[in-house]
Amino acid sequence: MSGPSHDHSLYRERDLVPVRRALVSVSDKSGLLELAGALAAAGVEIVSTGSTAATIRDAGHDVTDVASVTGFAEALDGRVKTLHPAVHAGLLADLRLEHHEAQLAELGIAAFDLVVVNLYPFRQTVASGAPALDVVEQIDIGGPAMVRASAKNHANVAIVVSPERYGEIAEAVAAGGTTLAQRQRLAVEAFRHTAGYDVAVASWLGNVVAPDDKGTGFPGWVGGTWDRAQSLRYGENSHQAAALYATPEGRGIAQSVQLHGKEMSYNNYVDADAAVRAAYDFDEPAVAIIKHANPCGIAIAGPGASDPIASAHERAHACDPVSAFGGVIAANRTVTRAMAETVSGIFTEVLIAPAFEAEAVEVLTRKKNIRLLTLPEGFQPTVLEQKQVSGGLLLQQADREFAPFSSWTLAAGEPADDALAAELEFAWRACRAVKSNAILLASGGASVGVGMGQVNRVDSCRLAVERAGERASGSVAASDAFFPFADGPQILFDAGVRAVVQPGGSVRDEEVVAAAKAAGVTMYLTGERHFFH
Ligand SMILES: NC(=O)c1ncn([C@@H]2O[C@H](COP(=O)(O)O)[C@@H](O)[C@H]2O)c1NC=O
Repeated sequence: MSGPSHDHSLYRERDLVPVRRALVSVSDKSGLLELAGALAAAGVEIVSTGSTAATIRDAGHDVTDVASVTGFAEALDGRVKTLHPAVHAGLLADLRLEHHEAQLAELGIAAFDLVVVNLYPFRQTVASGAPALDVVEQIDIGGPAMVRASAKNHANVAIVVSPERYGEIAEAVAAGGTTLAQRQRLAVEAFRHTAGYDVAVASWLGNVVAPDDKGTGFPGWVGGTWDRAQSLRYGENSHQAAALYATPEGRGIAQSVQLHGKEMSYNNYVDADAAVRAAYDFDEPAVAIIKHANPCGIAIAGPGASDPIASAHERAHACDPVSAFGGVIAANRTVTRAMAETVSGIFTEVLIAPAFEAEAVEVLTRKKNIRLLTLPEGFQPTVLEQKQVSGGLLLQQADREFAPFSSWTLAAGEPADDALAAELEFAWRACRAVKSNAILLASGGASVGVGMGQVNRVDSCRLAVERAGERASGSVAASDAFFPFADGPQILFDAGVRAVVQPGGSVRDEEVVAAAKAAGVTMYLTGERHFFH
């Protein structure tokens, strides 16, 4: 052991710690006066810094300036205020130990029983686009030092880092003091708070000030913090324990609000994420229906539809009504009453949308089993994807690039007119919501047959055509990656597919294109692949 150690028999028990002296230094002043009032009413001495002290004093409460404790005026534009032994010995003295108590008395330093600190708004300053000089000034040094010292010394000190805890602390003070269990809980919160703060500072320094990504866009170090948002009944299967964690800045599925229905399951979250990813890939009103992370229907509203989102849902459902049973549905527009009425007739696990009309909620909440979720305001899809591998983490930019029709190359057949170009663009976009190998047949802005997740492209073609049935004839097809042979596309041509879009780039492109020409089918090459695993 390299740190100092003590004979364990020297420690005296301390559970209830009466609060006689508090150190208060907060950047976020919300709730401060209520807390200060409660402390003053209980006869607690409040020691405080600059503007925190001024705020408390202006409200008519007694307050001791920290400078009178340190004998040292705040210096260097506030860079040094509380960084002083007269403060830190008062935070770190372990009063369970007689010799600490004696030493503190010898030094003439009084101990603190309660510390209330929140830190300079570093993240908000970065987000505001402030210049680096200002951001650096918002790196709090004295605050985290006090938070960490008090949290280490939780046997004696209660550390509060969030105004949300003020009520509980005021009650404890009035009731005679803080308990050990309470101080331990607060210490956990405190170290998590400073850890998150340091991650934000280290990320900004390594990403913005001195990027060490060597031109890759990926920094030499990645940090992150997540809070448990929900413990789940189980994971992918009932013998797997699971929980949902949310990142503080996130505005996605993990921050969605459940309006109705049973608790979300692990698989519900996975499918809801896939559904939202697919629906939000479209600017037009769109609906995606997901089963096992794959779409069994994606559609945009039909032309001139009076209720666009209801139309998109009906068309998405029509793709594969058998598979849509027990599906997870995402809409990228407010769910209307008409859409709700259709959905309520179909067994559906989850419906997630940016909002619901009140009448839609009324209709859907009659169904006990459906889960209704609203996305947070300003929903943000994932931009950087993370995938765990044993011993590590893969990071990649999410697949957001999309080559428009105007950039494609005609490889076979007649050039597409505007209507056919729109059909192909829809199919190409919808196809990237399908797990590879993906073949998607579409007609009029709605999928009609999906071949997903096969280990060869021929089977995906077969599956898509089989699912489309008669609808394959006259449809358009998209393939997420090139055709390695002409056998797959031939299945599409034989089924009556009239146009195909695919990346191209196979060594046998010529063979594939020749087959399209022979079949009189239009084929476009995008030069862009959309694998999705
Ligand atoms: N330097 C120091 O000694 C120091 N001590 C406390 N602070 C921070 O100063 C803020 C409060 O200052 P004021 O009371 O002046 O508004 C708090 O966010 C606290 O975390 C400090 N500031 C930054 O490092």
